[in-house]
Amino acid sequence: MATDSPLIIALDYPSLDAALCMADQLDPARCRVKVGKELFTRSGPAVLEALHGRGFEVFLDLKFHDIPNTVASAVQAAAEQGVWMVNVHACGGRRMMEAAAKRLSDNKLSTHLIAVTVLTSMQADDLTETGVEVSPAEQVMRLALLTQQSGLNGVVCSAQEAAQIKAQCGGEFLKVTPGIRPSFAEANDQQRIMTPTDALQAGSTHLVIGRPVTKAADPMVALAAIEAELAAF
Ligand SMILES: O=c1ccn([C@@H]2O[C@H](COP(=O)(O)O)[C@@H](O)[C@H]2O)c(=O)[nH]1
Repeated sequence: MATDSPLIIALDYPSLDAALCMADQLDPARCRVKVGKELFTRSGPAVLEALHGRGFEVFLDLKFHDIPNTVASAVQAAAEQGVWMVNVHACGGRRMMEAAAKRLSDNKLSTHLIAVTVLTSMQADDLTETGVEVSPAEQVMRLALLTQQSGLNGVVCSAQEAAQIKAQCGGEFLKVTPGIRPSFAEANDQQRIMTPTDALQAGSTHLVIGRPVTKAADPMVALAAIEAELAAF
C-alpha cells in the first residue's frame, strides 16, 4: 500500500515476533517501516515477506558498503524482494554507486536507491578521527552531490543538512532523515537531531523515527503526538 506520509518507523527489534507486534499496531496507510541490521540479521527475508503481506512499504536499511559488483548484487537482491527503498554508503564511492544504480535500471527494478552521507550519530570530532578534516555539513554536501551525480534517488542525512541539499540537489532528490527527536524524546546516541516539524520545514522528504515511538511507554500515543504536530505543519 502506498502512503503520502513522510513517516518511516524504524523496527529495531531483536526478533520477528517483536517487530510484527509493533507493525500490527501501525497502519500502512499512515507510515512506512524500516528494517535495519539487527532485525534483518536475526530474521532474514521472512521479515520482508511478513511486512509486505501486511501492506507496508519497506525501507531495507542495510547500508551496503563493499566493492561495486558485490554492492550491485546485494542491491539487486533487495529490490527483487520487493523493498520500496534500499541504501548503500556514499563513501563507497562513485563507481560503487553507479554500479548499484545501473544494476537496478538494467533489471527494470524501481526500488528507490539512496546513499548514507554522514551518520546522524557523528559530529565533527568523530569525522576528524577518521581523517575527514571538514565539518559534517561540508562532508554531507560533498557526498550528496557525488550521490546525485552517480544516479541515485537521494541520501540519508541529518535534517540539519536538508535545506542545503535541497538548494543544491533540488526538491525531487530524496532527503531521508533519521535523528528525528520530538520535544518529548531523549537524544540517545544521536548527535545531529531535529524535531519532526523543523525537519519537514528544512526540506526533509522522509522522517525516520525509531526509539521516540518504539521505546515510548505507549508507542501509539507517541506516534499520535508526532502526527498531530505534523498535521499543524
Ligand atoms: O545516519 C543514520 C543512518 C541510519 N540511522 C538509523 O535510523 C534509525 C534511527 O533510530 P532512532 O531510534 O530514532 O535513533 C536507526 O535504525 C538507525 O540505524 C540513523 O539513526 N542515522
